[in-house]
Amino acid sequence: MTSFVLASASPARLGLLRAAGIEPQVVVSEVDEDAVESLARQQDPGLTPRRLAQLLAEAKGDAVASRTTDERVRWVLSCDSVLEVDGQVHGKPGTPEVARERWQQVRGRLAVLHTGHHLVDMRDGRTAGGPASATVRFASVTDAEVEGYVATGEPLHVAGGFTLDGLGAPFVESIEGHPSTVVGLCLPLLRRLLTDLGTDWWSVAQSRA
Ligand SMILES: Nc1nc2c(ncn2[C@@H]2O[C@H](COP(=O)(O)OP(=O)(O)OP(=O)(O)O)[C@@H](O)[C@H]2O)c(=O)[nH]1
Repeated sequence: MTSFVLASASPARLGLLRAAGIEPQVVVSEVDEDAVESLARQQDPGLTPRRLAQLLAEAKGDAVASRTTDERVRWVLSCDSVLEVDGQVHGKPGTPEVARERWQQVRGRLAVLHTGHHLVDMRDGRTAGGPASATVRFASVTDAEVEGYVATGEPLHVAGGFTLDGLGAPFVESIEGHPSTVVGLCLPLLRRLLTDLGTDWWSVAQSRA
């Protein structure tokens, strides 16, 4: 029986896979993302947000794959999402103050949500991966709307401080790209990664953990 590991704590990523017919086992990587980012910036001062998302996805996936001993596991998938605003990386705000600041910066503007992906075939160690990006047009929200959204607490724990499929939805005017990329796991890219590794989507989507 081939099984699928999602190396992510993200409930949104889990929901995307389940809705698409994959029931993964969740194994959180516990990778120190700040440490990975600072090392990457030392090695590459010009590190782009898109490249950072990919590096973080690879670090998480490799950490989980290296400690996966269950022979039944065939696939380990990891992801990482960041919002790029004026060339800067916006991860999870973490506090109401940062979430407020971020919204005052992005309202009425465009920004790009990058999600990195890393897929490991545990049978032979081959990997496939890459980033997917989506341009997000934010609504010109009022201060009161920002306060109301920050007060929900939702923006604090999601990349870029917004959700496309949650309480933040009314404040995103439109996106260019696949919605699943914004939510945190680009499903058409996952299909292509599986294909690159010689596997048909429905052989995986029918697998059950
Ligand atoms: N539901 C939802 N979640 C979003 C959206 N945009 C970003 N996120 C979430 O924001 C989080 C981005 O942080 P990450 O570091 O990539 O992932 P994480 O949640 O910390 O989990 P790990 O993969 O274990 O690091 C992920 O959980 C994304 O699913 C969105 O539009 N909708």
